[in-house]
Amino acid sequence: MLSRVAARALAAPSAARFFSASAAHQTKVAVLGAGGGIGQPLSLLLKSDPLVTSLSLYDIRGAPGVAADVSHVDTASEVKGYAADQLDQALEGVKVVVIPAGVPRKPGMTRDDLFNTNASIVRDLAAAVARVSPEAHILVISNPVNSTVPIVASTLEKAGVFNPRRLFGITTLDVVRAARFLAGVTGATPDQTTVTVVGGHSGATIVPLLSQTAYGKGVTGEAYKALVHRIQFGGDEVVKAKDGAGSATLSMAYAGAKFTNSLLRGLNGEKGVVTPTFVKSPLFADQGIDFFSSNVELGLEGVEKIHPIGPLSAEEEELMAACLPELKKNIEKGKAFVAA
Ligand SMILES: NC(=O)C1=CN([C@@H]2O[C@H](COP(=O)(O)OP(=O)(O)OC[C@H]3O[C@@H](n4cnc5c(N)ncnc54)[C@H](O)[C@@H]3O)[C@@H](O)[C@H]2O)C=CC1
Ligand SMILES: O=C([O-])CC(=O)C(=O)O
Repeated sequence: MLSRVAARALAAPSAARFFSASAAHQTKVAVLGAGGGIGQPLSLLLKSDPLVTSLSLYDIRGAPGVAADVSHVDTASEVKGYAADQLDQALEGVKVVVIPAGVPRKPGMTRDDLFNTNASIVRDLAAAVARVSPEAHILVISNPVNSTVPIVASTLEKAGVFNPRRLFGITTLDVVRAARFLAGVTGATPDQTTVTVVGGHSGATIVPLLSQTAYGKGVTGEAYKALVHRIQFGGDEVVKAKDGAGSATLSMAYAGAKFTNSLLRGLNGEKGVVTPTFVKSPLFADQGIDFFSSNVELGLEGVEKIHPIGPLSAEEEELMAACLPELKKNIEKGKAFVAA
């Protein structure tokens, strides 16, 4: 005879079974910067993710309000908001910390222009994670990602708790844009036009490997150049259209939630979860570039395997040649900030 619990589980619709299975993993996720343009929709999307069992929302302003609002959504997870002086409480027991805290660009600015403000914000948040939840996986959205990820790494290193398998720069928006824009020029659907995007997350450091995809191979000449430019400068397109009101927030929240879900699936033991992300990487370390985004398999401990970039076309070799020196400078700037 079936126990009452087993009978109820079998009778439940599949989504309900999924919820109860995932609840066993107790995955607490924190968003630092939850009151902002990205933080708010990201918190909503994470509330909708059945792999998130508890959501901890922190900001220097507005997080308790966002938490009260999002907490009414009828999914199983618990939500709690924390005020400016409650960072340590917000980080207690968290498995994953997503960081979209910091200022966004205005027209005419580069991501690097955000360094002076965002470097110290990210460093201080990383120091708190090192102190309160040193085992947590840290997902960095705050720009300039090419520098903020090395800042987090160096801060954790200083505290003696850096584990390179648990630190990720979120470059998913570049992957999302590449699939969407390639679909747009080929008439295919975005699920058919997945593109591996490697390098970093700013202008020339964003390198889409279109030659490795069936649809991308067919885009040549001026259309190829225009497509690459649009993928590399998609962020500027949004900054310009928002005209002083900030940069991408909604598409970034989508990309952030998508990457978080991929990581949680890997942490829960799902095999074959592979996506580009900016991590401590051996791929170009011999050239002094020790962070790089390439396809990464996500597993029980975070980074499971860093994939090589694979064969490049002549145009992609040129893109890589432009990417690497700039990326190196950005990484060194981040490290120097923490060392100073
Ligand atoms: N990785 C990527 O692909 C992308 C990154 N970004 C970056 O994300 C960052 C956030 O962008 P938005 O949400 O549009 O900005 P926003 O200004 O709307 O929100 C930022 C939030 O961070 C909070 N904040 C500031 N200092 C903090 C601290 N010490 N602790 C906790 N919270 C703090 C602010 O109070 C604010 O609520 C920017 O640096 C932006 O450039 C934006 C789009 C894409
Ligand atoms: O462009 C920006 O400043 C925000 C960003 O990183 C993006 O949209 O890719």
